[in-house]
Amino acid sequence: MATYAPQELAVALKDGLLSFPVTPFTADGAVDEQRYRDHIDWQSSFPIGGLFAAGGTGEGFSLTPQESAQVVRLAVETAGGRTPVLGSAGGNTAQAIENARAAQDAGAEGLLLLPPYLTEADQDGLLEHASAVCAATDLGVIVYNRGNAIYSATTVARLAERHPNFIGFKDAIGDIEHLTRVYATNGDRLFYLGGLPTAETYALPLLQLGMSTYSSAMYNFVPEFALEFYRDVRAQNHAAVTEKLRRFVLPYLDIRDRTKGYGVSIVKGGMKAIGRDMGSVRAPLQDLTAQDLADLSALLDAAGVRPAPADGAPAGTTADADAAVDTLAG
Ligand SMILES: O=CCCC(=O)C(=O)O
Repeated sequence: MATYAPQELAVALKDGLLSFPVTPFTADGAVDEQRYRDHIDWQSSFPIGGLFAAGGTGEGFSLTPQESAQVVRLAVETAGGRTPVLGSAGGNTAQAIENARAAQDAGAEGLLLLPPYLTEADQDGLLEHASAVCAATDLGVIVYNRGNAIYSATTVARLAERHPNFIGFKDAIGDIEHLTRVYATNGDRLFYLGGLPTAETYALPLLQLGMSTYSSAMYNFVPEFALEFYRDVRAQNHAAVTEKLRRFVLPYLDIRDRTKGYGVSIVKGGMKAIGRDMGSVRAPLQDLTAQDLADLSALLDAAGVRPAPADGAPAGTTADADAAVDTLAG
C-alpha cells in the first residue's frame, strides 16, 4: 500500500539523487533474490530521493511482468521505508496497466511509464496511452520521454490537466528546444528528471531546464562519488563538476561506448570491479569483455572513486576485479 500521495512523492523525488538498481541474476538466469536484497539494502543506506526497481539499468525491459513485480516487492521490503520505491510499467496499454497494478499491489509508491511496445505513436495516441495508465492507478506516474514516446509540451499539459497523479517527466532524448518547451509550458506542475545514459554527463546544463534530479546508474557501484557529484550539480559548482567529469565520468564514457548496450552492462561490470558481483546481463545485452572490465577497474583506482567498504561487505579492491577478470577470461 502506497504511503506517499502523488504530489508528496514528487516532493520527495525532485531534490534527491535517484537510484536505478541493477537486477542480479543467478547462473541459470533467474532473479537472484538474496543478492538483490543485499544490493537494495546498501543502496537504501545512503541519502537518496528514491529508488526505481526494474528501470532501464535494472534491465526492466528484459524482466517478465512477474519478475518486475517480484523485484518491486523485494525492493519495498528491503528498503523498509528508508526511501520511496517505484516500479515501471511498459509494453502496450493493456500490459502497462497490468504492470502498473502489479507494482501498486507489490507496494510501489509510484511508476515510471516506459514507452509503448514497437509501434509508432502520434500525440493523441500517446495521450490516450498514458492517460489510460494514469487512470488505472492511484500511484504517482512519471512519463519516460524516449524512443517512440516523444511527448510534446502540449500533450504533457493535457495529461497534467486530466490526471492529478501525473507527477513527472523523465527525458532520454536531450533535445534542448523540446525540453525548454515542456518546462516553459508546464513549470512547477511537474518535476523533471534526466534519464540520458550516464545522466551525470548532462546534469549541470539540464538543471537550467528544471531537471532538479536524474537517474544515476553509476550510483550502483560508486555511491559516494555519485552523491558528491549530485551535490556539486545542485550547488552549481561548475569547477567541482568539471573536475569530476574529467577525473571519472568522461573516461568512463570511453569504456561504455566501446559496445552498444554497454550503458547497462558497464554498471554490472562496476559491481564486479568493487567485489559486489551481480551476475551477468540478459540478452540482448552483452557483459563487458575481460579487457573492458580490467580497464574499468583500473579507472576506479586511478580516479579514486571506489566505495568505502561497508561493515561486513566485500571491500571492492583491484584484487576482486582481477579475480573477476580471470573468471571472465576463463
Ligand atoms: O545513467 C542513467 C540512466 C539510467 C536510467 O535512466 C534507467 O536506468 O532507466
